[in-house]
Amino acid sequence: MAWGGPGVPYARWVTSVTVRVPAKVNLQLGVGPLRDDGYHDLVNVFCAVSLFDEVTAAPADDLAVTVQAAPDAQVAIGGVPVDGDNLAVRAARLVADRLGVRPLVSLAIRKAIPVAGGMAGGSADAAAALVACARLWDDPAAPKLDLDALLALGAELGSDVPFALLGGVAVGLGRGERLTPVPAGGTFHWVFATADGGLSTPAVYAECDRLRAAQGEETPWPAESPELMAALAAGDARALGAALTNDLQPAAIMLRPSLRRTVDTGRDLGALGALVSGSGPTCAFLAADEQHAADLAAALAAADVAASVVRAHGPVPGATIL
Ligand SMILES: C[C@](O)(CO)[C@H](O)COP(=O)(O)OP(=O)(O)OC[C@H]1O[C@@H](n2ccc(N)nc2=O)[C@H](O)[C@@H]1O
Ligand SMILES: Nc1ncnc2c1ncn2[C@@H]1O[C@H](COP(=O)(O)OP(=O)(O)OP(=O)(O)O)[C@@H](O)[C@H]1O
Repeated sequence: MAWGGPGVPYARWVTSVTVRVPAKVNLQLGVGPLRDDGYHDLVNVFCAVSLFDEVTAAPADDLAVTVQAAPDAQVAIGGVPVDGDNLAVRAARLVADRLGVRPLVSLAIRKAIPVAGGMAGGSADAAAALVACARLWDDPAAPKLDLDALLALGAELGSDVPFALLGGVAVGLGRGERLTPVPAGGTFHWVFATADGGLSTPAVYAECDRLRAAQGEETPWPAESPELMAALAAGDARALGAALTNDLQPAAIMLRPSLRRTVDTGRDLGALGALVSGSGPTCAFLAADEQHAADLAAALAAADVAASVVRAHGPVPGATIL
């Protein structure tokens, strides 16, 4: 089908586009000192895991968004904005702006990623909307928005958004947006314990700064963990479990003390690694294999330390058109 020419959106020929996008877990979250711009320099080793949101974009007379929980997903969607604050809506506006078209699109979001849970659900939806709207409005014969352009737009929306486009495993430097993909030598099996109510990412970073200031020590510059990289390359779950770190964990636990019991319970039940995911409050537990993950998930659910318990594996690809 021919492109419609300047000002005529490609959407004229496309009825809808659905993009599937994964959650992330941070294998290493090394947090450097507070920068002048309010962000922290990071060594952020991301892994995309098989908990997926879906965003369907369809041409419309206006810009609109709907949000629902995915079937079988126990996601509380109450905290997700259904106006211009939704990150997917902001992404659609950004794409339209760059392509010089009007953002006439309806976005239907189906969420399986916990909201404000430290698994980058909002960022994932933003990445999905970038891909979907570019597919609707860009010229397929001569796209203006290639992957590099989408990564740059993603970084304008949030530090975690570029990774949701890439998926797999990647090291994020700067705010976490400067990505280098890292090959992984196998698939890792995870159990995630969600919590009732989210944690605010800025509040967790601020608490991290406060705790560090109270200790009175200078914040060391974070460095990539060689043990973690070797474990990833080898696909060695046991070594990976021992190498997982999250500099935000003490702050997340300070703000939500019950997380300590959740992390400890998972470790006591035999997880190879146990930590708060990103800014929390979701906790992540690494299992040896799929069967171990099933056993661990059942034991964690029985221990009653989480709102819900879900299993996922990774790495998986980033935002993908279905
Ligand atoms: C905790 C992580 O999820 C780990 O991947 C990310 O660092 C957070 O990424 P995000 O949610 O995309 O965060 P952004 O929307 O970019 O920033 C929200 C707020 O988090 C804090 N923030 C974020 C990233 C960063 N490198 N340093 C920060 O201090 C800042 O207060 C910022 O205003
Ligand atoms: N599409 C969206 N899905 C979820 N939250 C959204 C969305 N758009 C905007 N938000 C807002 O962003 C806040 C953080 O949500 P999100 O699920 O991205 O948190 P998170 O997983 O902790 O993020 P991160 O791991 O990137 O710090 C929510 O409380 C909500 O107000």
